[in-house]
Amino acid sequence: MKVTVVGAGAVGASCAEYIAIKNFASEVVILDIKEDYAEGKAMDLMQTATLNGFDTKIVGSTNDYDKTANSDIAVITSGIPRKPGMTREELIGINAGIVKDVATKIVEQSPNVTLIVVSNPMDTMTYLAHQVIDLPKHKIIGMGGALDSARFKYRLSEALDCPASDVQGMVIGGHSDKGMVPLTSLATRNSVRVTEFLSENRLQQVAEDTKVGGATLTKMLGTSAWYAPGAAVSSLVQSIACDQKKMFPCSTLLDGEYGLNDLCIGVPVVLGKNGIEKIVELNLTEAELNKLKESAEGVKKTNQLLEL
Ligand SMILES: NC(=O)C1=CN([C@@H]2O[C@H](COP(=O)(O)OP(=O)(O)OC[C@H]3O[C@@H](n4cnc5c(N)ncnc54)[C@H](O)[C@@H]3O)[C@@H](O)[C@H]2O)C=CC1
Ligand SMILES: O=C([O-])CC(=O)C(=O)O
Repeated sequence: MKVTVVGAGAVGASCAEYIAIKNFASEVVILDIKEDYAEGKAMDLMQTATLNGFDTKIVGSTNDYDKTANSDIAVITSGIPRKPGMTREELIGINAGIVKDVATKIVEQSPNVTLIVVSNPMDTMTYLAHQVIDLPKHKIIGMGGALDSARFKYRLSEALDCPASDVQGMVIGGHSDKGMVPLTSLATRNSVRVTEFLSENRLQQVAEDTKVGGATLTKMLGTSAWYAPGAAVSSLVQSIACDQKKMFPCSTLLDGEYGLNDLCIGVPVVLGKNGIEKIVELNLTEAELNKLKESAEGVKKTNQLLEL
């Protein structure tokens, strides 16, 4: 199993590290445009192999796509991150050109690849990938909801004063400060709905904190987060690589599901060896469905900024 990660920055390196530590891939190629940068990250990570006990071979590449040939899975993290005070949508001007170029080059070398798009604004970059490369729709996946759901569970565990592993929950909708839809009515602590334990106000606070999860960290760190994003990507990669058929909310091209068309937005999907093996349609409350539709309008507005 060969995995390529484009972008050796904060998220790309974190993602490569988690993939290696989980020890399911034979090879991870990290590629960056900065001279020697990916090679340096690869060497540094390889020097953790005996410490962390993995056998994955990590290779660096300065913009040489030949090294990525015949990848089974590729992850696009190349592009700029936001600074405090910015929205993800403001990154479109620079990142659209990068994602278009990188996606095209990956597919030239790996025509059967499954592509995971991470660069922001992620839902729009995933839609862009569908427009510029010739891959079946189930092989282009946007990562956002897996991360947002992990943050939701973290916030719920704080409110419940329990370990996050006790909590189940999901965030659907666009990966944006306003567009996320944390499904508070469905969240549980060991199968008991969290609405049994938390007041409406406290749950509202959890939802709001979840939606601005990325912005909160960007303000604290001066750039956006990387540990949870890298871990979230590695979980998607593992589900595909190991045919685990796990369910994650991911950005996928919708064709009538949830009454939505011609956009990529986060909804639950099953990830296995064929990429997106199923789009799961939940029975949402009217309020949740309305929030998802509002979120979709926001994503479509950003998509209109693309020069296709
Ligand atoms: N979807 C999600 O949930 C998340 C998305 N992100 C996004 O991921 C992206 C990367 O974030 P960071 O890793 O923090 O940024 P970073 O600045 O640390 O790394 C980005 C890397 O991309 C490289 N790069 C730029 N253009 C390239 C090209 N044409 N080919 C190859 N490499 C190129 C840069 O040299 C740099 O090393 C940002 O757009 C950020 O907003 C970050 C966190 C979560
Ligand atoms: O907040 C950002 O810009 C990066 C990101 O998407 C996240 O961490 O959720």
